[in-house]
Amino acid sequence: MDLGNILSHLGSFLGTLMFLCAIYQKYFPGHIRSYMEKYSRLGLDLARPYVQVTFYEFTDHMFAKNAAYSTVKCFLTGRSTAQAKRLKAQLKRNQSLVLSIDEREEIPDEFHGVRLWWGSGKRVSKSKVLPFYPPPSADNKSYYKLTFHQRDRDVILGPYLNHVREEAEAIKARNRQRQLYTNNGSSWMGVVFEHRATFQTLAMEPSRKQEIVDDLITFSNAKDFYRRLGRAWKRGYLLHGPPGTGKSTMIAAMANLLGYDLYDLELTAVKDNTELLKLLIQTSKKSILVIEDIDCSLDLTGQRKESKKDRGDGEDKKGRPVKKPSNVVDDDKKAANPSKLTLSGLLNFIDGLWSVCRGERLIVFTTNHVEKLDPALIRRGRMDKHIELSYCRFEEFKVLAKNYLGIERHDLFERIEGLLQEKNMTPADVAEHLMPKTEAMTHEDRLESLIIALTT
Ligand SMILES: Nc1ncnc2c1ncn2[C@@H]1O[C@H](COP(=O)(O)OP(=O)(O)OP(=O)(O)O)[C@@H](O)[C@H]1O
Ligand SMILES: [Mg+2]
Repeated sequence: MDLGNILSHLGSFLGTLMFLCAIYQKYFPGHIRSYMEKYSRLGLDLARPYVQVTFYEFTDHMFAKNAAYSTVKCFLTGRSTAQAKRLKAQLKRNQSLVLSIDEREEIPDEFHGVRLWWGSGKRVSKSKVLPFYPPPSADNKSYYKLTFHQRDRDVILGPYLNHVREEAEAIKARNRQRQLYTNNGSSWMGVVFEHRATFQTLAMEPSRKQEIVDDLITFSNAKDFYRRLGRAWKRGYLLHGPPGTGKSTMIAAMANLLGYDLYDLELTAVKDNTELLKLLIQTSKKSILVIEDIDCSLDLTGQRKESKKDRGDGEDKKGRPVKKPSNVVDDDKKAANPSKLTLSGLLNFIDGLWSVCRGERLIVFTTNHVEKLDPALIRRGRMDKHIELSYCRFEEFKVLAKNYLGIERHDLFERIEGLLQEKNMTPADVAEHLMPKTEAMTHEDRLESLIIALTT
């Protein structure tokens, strides 16, 4: 068929179509027309029963980033590496490699028995864009597409999308660099938290350690349980034991296990109860609030004690330089201007007012002198779990030997086991002997050094 023939056929087809449209408009009354349109749409739906939801990278308003797109991206990251056959790789600023599904690749998902599919693509603009100013235009954007059967509409648009959002939030929290905050007046200052301690490297009797890990994981998964009981989603830990037995190390391991931020609250720098509350409100949803050496921070009568810092030592227990807090006053002025931070303020802070905060929170107190603390402060419900960290025995030693020497057995172990029963030595001291002092030092040398210390 030549071009002339094609054009003449097309012309007569269009002519017939226009004629039929005119008849339809003229002879079918409005209500019949709307019925016909409704049923023809139903017919189309039966032939094509799938619904699609598109999550574009940019919104139509001012080319702003679409938060829903990044949520889906985060949600799909883990799934795509496990399921997609075509992936694309990007190097993030922190040099980690991120894999995501490539364009036009599809990955299936299932939710409460409902099947659905995720795909990705890019709509490329045909309009000319200035080469030196290529803004993301409404026609030029990446997207994720969610496809599902229309009978599953309620499940997907409600509970499933909620599940996507929650899972994405959890993934973001896991991948995010954790922060360590300290308080400065009524605000927090944060730095990236890089402590590498984990429960694997923490020297502690294995069954006790496992019990603590289980307790923490159960807590972090117990959102519905706490909600059902109407209780604030918080748990208090009291870590007590002599200096150098791993209290601070355990807190770091807790943060690394759960992926929470750490807030190291220095009570001596808090002016009054109101300031304490302000600090609490600013903490993030998944956080561990730590009050170290609680016995040195607060007098049980309700007044803060004169701590080392107040005496102007210039450094704290860990040897860190301490700036004298602005609210610290000299002895003679103190009587006239007593501190307004009280024990009841702290107790309110821990339980009553805590419930104003959403999200899961741990509060951890540490002390070297548990017997000095007011029972009200550490009663169950406030400090739910009391953990004693003590001197290094053989079980703890084996973990340290693995950490520091990379060995699980040695001829000298038996001797060390006996000596550790007889002499109290903190894990910090044991670890010090296991550290290499010169490059030539062998495993034997380091174990011998520990034996000498235990026998003298
Ligand atoms: N149980 C432990 N497991 C592993 N390492 C430990 C343990 N206890 C102490 N250490 C080592 O000793 C060092 C000091 O421990 P850490 O700061 O945790 O003690 P602490 O109980 O918090 O002491 P303090 O009461 O003085 O604050 C740590 O850097 C760690 O290397
Ligand atoms: Mg400590």
